[in-house]
Amino acid sequence: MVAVKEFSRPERADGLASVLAIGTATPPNCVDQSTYPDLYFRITNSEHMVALKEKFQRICDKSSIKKRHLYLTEDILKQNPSLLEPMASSFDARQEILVSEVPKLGQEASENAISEWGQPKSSITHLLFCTSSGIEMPGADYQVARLLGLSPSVKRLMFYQQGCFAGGTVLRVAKDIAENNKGARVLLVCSEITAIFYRGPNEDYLDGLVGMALFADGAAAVIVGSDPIPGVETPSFELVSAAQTIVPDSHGAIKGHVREAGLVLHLHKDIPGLISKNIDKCLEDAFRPLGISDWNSIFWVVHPGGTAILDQLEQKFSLDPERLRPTRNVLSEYGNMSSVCVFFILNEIRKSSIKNGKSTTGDGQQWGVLFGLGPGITVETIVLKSVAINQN
Ligand SMILES: CC(=O)CC(=O)SCCNC(=O)CCNC(=O)[C@H](O)C(C)(C)COP(=O)(O)OP(=O)(O)OC[C@H]1O[C@@H](n2cnc3c(N)ncnc32)[C@H](O)[C@@H]1OP(=O)(O)O
Repeated sequence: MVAVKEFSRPERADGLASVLAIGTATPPNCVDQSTYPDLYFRITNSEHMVALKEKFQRICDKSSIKKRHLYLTEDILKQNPSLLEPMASSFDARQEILVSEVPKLGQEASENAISEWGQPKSSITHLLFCTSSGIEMPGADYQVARLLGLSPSVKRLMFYQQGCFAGGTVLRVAKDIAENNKGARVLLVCSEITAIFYRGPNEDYLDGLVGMALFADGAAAVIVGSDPIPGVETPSFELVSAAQTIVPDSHGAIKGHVREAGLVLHLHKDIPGLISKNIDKCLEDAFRPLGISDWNSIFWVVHPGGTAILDQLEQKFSLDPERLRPTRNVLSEYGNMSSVCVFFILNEIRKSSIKNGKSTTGDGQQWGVLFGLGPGITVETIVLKSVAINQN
């Protein structure tokens, strides 16, 4: 009989996990935020709700969002009238869309990441898939593995219903896997489509109206691995440390209930205040080991839940406007894509660093922070180290 001790533990990697490639995707349908109130109230047959439409216009105007990509076009909505009602039983119609579209959008982002990485799909050892947009069995992880043609032995993990902080969660778990399994190459995929909570306006559900003004669709995929192969793999950020915490006294501030009417999100008015009041501890705990306390000396990647959250953080830490520029650009160009946003921001930072002749992938800074923010209120804090850019 073979003794259990014959099965040795996986060998650990030598170095920290790094981001080896990033891919993104959005659905083709794009809405202009300045005229979206007209479109939204017309499609949902709600033009008689004049005061509510004016309020929605104010929220859209103040959102700092220019445009958003949404899978749901006017035609698709006409074919799914239950999605237009404020609280109609509509879960089946939503699922019908999401079960196929969420993996497909994730596939597109993954193909882009794999193409940048330049390695065969057979080198992917682990797959993490994250979405709050619909549920299925087997999950979206299984679907995307099939669509991509990954090995049947790829080790999968599915993250459902985590909300907006989960970009940080999957990165944290990918780091653990990559550092504890020598040679592991983790494909992490976040894919979000707002068809899970799209609905007509309702005077008794004003935080729902805020959600309709801010949220958007998109997908991101990232390859994470330790000990990059020299001359073959090109790391852009090292994942130095990762932590998760629940903000004190924030119970119920962000929550979502899965009902026959789809996902019913609740956003407390004081979310920006609760986050800004408590996030300094996350930052201090993360950077104390590095002896860093000048928050303008690091690059920032913040889940852009809403512009008020960014305004309060900027004020609290006396940040130079440049620090949140990539985060604000992503909010402006794409809206709040939930778990996906932080990867669009990472992508933007490394690309603009190269374009602007900076010395590192972190906008010329060596160290950076990535904040995932979402239900709980939960904060994921990842410390990043940028990579030198050879401008020759
Ligand atoms: C789901 C997840 O897992 C993670 C997430 O990302 S959760 C989403 C987190 N984001 C938020 O909660 C949004 C944060 N808020 C904001 O960014 C801004 O407040 C905003 C863009 C919504 C509005 O901008 P502002 O500069 O604050 O404008 P302000 O004039 O105060 O508000 C505009 C209107 O929105 C209303 N409003 C703002 N937040 C609201 C809320 N949570 N619920 C209901 N109404 C709200 C205000 O009452 C105001 O209404 P009136 O014009 O009728 O007075």
